[in-house]
Amino acid sequence: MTSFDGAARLLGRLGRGASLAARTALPVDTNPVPADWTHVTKVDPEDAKKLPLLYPLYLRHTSAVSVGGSADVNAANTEETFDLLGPASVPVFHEPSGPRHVTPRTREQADLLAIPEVLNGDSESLVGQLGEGAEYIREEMVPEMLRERLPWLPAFATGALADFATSWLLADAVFEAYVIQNPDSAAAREANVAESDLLSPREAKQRGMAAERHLESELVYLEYSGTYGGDEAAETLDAISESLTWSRLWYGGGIDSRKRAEAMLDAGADTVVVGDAFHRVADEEAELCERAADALDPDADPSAVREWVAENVAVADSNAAAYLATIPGAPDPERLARRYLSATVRTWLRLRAHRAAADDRRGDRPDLGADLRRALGPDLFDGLSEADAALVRRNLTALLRASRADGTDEAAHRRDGSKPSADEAVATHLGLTFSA
Ligand SMILES: CC(C)=CCC/C(C)=C/CC/C(C)=C/CC/C(C)=C/COP(=O)(O)OP(=O)(O)O
Ligand SMILES: O=P(O)(O)OC[C@@H](O)CO
Repeated sequence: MTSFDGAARLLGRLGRGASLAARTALPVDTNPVPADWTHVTKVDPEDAKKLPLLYPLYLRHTSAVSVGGSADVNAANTEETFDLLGPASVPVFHEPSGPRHVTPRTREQADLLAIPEVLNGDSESLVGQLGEGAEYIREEMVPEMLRERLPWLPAFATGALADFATSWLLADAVFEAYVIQNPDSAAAREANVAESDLLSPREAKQRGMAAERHLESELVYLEYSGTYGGDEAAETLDAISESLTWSRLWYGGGIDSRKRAEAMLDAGADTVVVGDAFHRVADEEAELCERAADALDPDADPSAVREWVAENVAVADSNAAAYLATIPGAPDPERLARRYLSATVRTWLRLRAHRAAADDRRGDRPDLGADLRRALGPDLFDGLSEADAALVRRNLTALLRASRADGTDEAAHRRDGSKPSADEAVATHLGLTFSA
């Protein structure tokens, strides 16, 4: 050992000491996951899970969006989901359930990379996938990026840079230590969690402590995916929260009301994660808009649409109101839901008519800009606040531009070499299409 090695080791120890002091004793918060995120919406890129047409309105009340899911997720539908969320103005992080869901594009677009490590699954789900991911990043993803961006770099420098970039990517990621308590979920199947692996509150607390103090996981995640954990989950959250000092504690599973969200937050969760209740908004509006198309004129004014919604939709029992009620800070979810559902019906009727007219004129060099301005005219979002109207207009304009960008650079980024239209991506992920 040279004296340089010794000095470097001493520096390393001092750095670790300072970091531990900051975590445990000093009045500073070094966890990169914000403490004030109380509500996270999980958007699943799986094609069967749809987004509401005016999703930026719903998402503007959540603290952050997580992109990820366990079934039928791949790099292409993950990249498409990030493209759609780009203009939605909310922090978006990526939670891959497989190493190859991480690509240069998702790294560019995600505010955070959050890597699951399952504390009560098999070793494949704790370290196997992580090893596969590290190999893929070091030997494929980073060298490919370097070849593209710095083609003149000599081979020896490529190796050293790939080593550094891989370690940096992992050091910069946050780790989510999962305790999966619903053996019937896709997450449990993915991580080989069986009935016999479910943990008592005390065992969950002990593994949470190992996650914080040994694995240095920024997050401990109590996961009941698809089902509500109730009193058992509350007892477990109470036990885990009492032992964590630095890691955040998240709860996910079956949250579909204010009462359930508050119960888990009161039990000790820092954040509740909501997945299915958000996607159910899209399923509901598809059916609602079909009914509206039979009953209303495409140019129906805002008051006519509001009246139709009031007479035909039980807003208090709607999926839109249920999702909004899960967000602790969202004021009057029922009133918001009524406003958003009316705006959705009106927007869809207008865009549908706009698309039909544009299709009729194909070959007449249609002026997309003028069409959009007409379709998204100043009166379209009467009933929404100015900020909401501006957000939705910006988002829809971006979507429609992308949907018309067939064959251009905007559509050419698809990874499999094919060039399906951006139209297809929009149609796949939204519950409603614009075609008549
Ligand atoms: C290092 C790199 C680039 C990647 C690592 C990739 C890793 C480690 C992936 C972990 C894969 C794994 C063990 C997934 C377990 C499943 C899990 C915890 C999924 C999260 O739950 P959701 O997917 O949201 O649940 P549902 O789909 O059931 O709602
Ligand atoms: O879909 P739900 O049941 O809301 O669960 C959310 C999340 O915990 C899934 O990973």
